[in-house]
Amino acid sequence: MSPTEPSDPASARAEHAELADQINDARFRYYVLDDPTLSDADFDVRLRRLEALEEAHPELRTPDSPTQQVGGGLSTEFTSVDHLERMESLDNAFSLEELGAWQGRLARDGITDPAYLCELKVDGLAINLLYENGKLVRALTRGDGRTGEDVTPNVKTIAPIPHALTGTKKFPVPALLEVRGEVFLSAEAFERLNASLADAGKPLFANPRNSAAGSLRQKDPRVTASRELGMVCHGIGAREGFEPKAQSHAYEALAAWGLPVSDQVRVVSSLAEVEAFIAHAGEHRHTIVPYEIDGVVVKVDDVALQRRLGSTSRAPRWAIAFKYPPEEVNTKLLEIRVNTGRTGRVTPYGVMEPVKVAGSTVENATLHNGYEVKRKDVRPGDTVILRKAGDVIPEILGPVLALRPKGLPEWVMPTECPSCGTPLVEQKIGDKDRRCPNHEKCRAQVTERIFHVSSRNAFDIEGLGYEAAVALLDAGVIENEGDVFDLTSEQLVGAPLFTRAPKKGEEGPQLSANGAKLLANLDRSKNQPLWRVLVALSVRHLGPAAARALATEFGSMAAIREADEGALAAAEGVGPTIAAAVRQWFDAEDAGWHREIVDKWAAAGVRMEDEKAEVGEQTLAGLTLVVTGSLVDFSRDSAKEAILSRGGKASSGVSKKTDYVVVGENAGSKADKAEELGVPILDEDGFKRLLAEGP
Ligand SMILES: NC(=O)c1ccc[n+]([C@@H]2O[C@H](COP(=O)([O-])OP(=O)(O)OC[C@H]3O[C@@H](n4cnc5c(N)ncnc54)[C@H](O)[C@@H]3O)[C@@H](O)[C@H]2O)c1
Ligand SMILES: [Zn+2]
Repeated sequence: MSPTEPSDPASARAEHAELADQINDARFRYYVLDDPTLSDADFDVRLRRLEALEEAHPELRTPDSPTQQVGGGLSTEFTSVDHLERMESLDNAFSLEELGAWQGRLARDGITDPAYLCELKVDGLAINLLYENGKLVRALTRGDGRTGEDVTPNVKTIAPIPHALTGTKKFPVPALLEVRGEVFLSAEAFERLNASLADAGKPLFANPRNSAAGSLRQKDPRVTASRELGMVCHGIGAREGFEPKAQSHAYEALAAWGLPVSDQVRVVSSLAEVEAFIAHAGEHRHTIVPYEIDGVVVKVDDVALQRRLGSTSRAPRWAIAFKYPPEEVNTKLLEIRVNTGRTGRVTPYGVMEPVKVAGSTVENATLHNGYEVKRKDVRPGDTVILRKAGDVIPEILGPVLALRPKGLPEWVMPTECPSCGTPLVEQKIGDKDRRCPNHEKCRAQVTERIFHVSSRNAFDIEGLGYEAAVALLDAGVIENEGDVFDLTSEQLVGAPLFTRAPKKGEEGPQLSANGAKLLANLDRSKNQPLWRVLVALSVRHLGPAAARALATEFGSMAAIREADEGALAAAEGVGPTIAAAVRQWFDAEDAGWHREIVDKWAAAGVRMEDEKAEVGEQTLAGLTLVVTGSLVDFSRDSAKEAILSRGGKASSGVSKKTDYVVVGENAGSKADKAEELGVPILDEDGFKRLLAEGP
């Protein structure tokens, strides 16, 4: 939607009418059906646009415009009852500038630097509780702000909502009180609910907010009771016998009466502190409270000032909701593609119209396997709900069924490898993954394995990334990972990625600086410890921990090759699954090429046994160490290696079970924690002494 305003009134009117229809329809689906087709972000954009149109053309701002209204319609399932005092919505700020503009408006009303109350914006649904002489007599949804739906029997099943208030000396129970708050479902309860709905073969809820609304607005209160709803108070309405001077005082009283009040409420005295609160809550958005929040609400704390500021047609002037960037958006699923991974697993992933979500632009998201695509029933051409929370991998939650074009065909998982065309297999019955069995030659698998050889937990070779793997295979200078340590400068000159144009006097393309660096890095890597060589082989299930255990136990590749399954499994932390996978990798009938890789690497000079010192004296047997900060003679990895090779455990968190904390330059909170717990602290010299001599 373009933010530019159409200048002529006729097109403004037409756009306004269309948007108003869309918004009214969206509100009905959201508030009454609990089944929205627009994402909140898309909804907010439309409402904003409508506001902008009315700003430019005030005649469009009629009383029935969606900008003048709160919430949505009322369902006929419930009795409609008027609120004693109107329930309002909140104005939004989507940036710190907009927050500053709000402060500017306060200042224009003569209110500078008031006490601001900051609290979390709970992503649930609003509820109005009426207490008469301390008894809960009625509970209404917000409805259109004047009239709500009577959901009293349902609300009475919500555990944290008291049926009777307990008065105290300081806070006697008032004769009448409307308490406003938010009903929500915690993230965990939401997961549990969706899991049990899935078991029962019922449709799932798209997010905790919709599930809370759906759970509260049930005909049968027993269903509501089973849903683990929570509630947090964020305001009061009509009252008799209770006149708090500040919003924060009201919360104090509510808490004393036994009502749920958030412990994340702060009163601050400057906009800078408000911004700090917003930043902090944003950073800890998913951990600060067990339920979802979508922003921070900032309120003028003083009730007299609140009165003076009053309200617009739909929201108080004394409060504003700062909204975080959306974590759920709708976008079009253009295509489902499949990709063959290192072990041959074929994974479908969605290609979408690029959208901004949680601060970054997302275009692809994994769909895990064919069963997952079927379970979610997403089809190319669908509008899908895409979720990305913080640093978490983006996920396609599901389609918006109401927007599915007629006759959209189901997507079918391919039966052949997209890379090499080999028919895919399911390893065992009930396996959700399909694999390409052409491990030796499948181009996709070979590329991924070469990339893996260079990865951090394997040989850790700089300059041999995915792009380099592709370039080397394309140039035909290697066939698979077995060849990488044999690479010569003559061969590299055959791969354009590693060449530069000839200078005067030179003939033909020359090895580039990158090419030379790769050769040097490869050479250096030949001396890596045995466990890294093992990891580089891409044996299923064999990760760094088990590889270290095998290296410590057997000391050489030859010994591991010879050991029987029982002996392998007996190494600490290895076990039967990994042992079987290792034996299988060496011995399978069609695994001659596996052994060839090991032989080629050995012939190229890759070290296939650990030096004695490395499996040497177990000076740290039974001890747990934490290394924090940077050391001079050790990298993170080499410090860890030094500890492990001496029989110690390297841990990342300091606890009472930690025996020593090694503290380097710029150590952070772990050093403080060690001090707090009385764990002995070593500097680098102390660490070296401990490695050599033990405790
Ligand atoms: N996806 C859709 O189709 C669709 C349709 C309608 C509305 N919506 C979404 O609903 C929201 C708009 O609805 P709205 O009018 O309820 O406005 P709002 O959610 O932006 O803000 C007002 C509401 O916030 C709640 N709230 C939560 N924490 C609060 C706190 N600490 N203090 C005070 N109030 C708090 C209150 O219930 C209040 O009514 C938007 O997020 C919008 O995107 C989406
Ligand atoms: Zn293949």
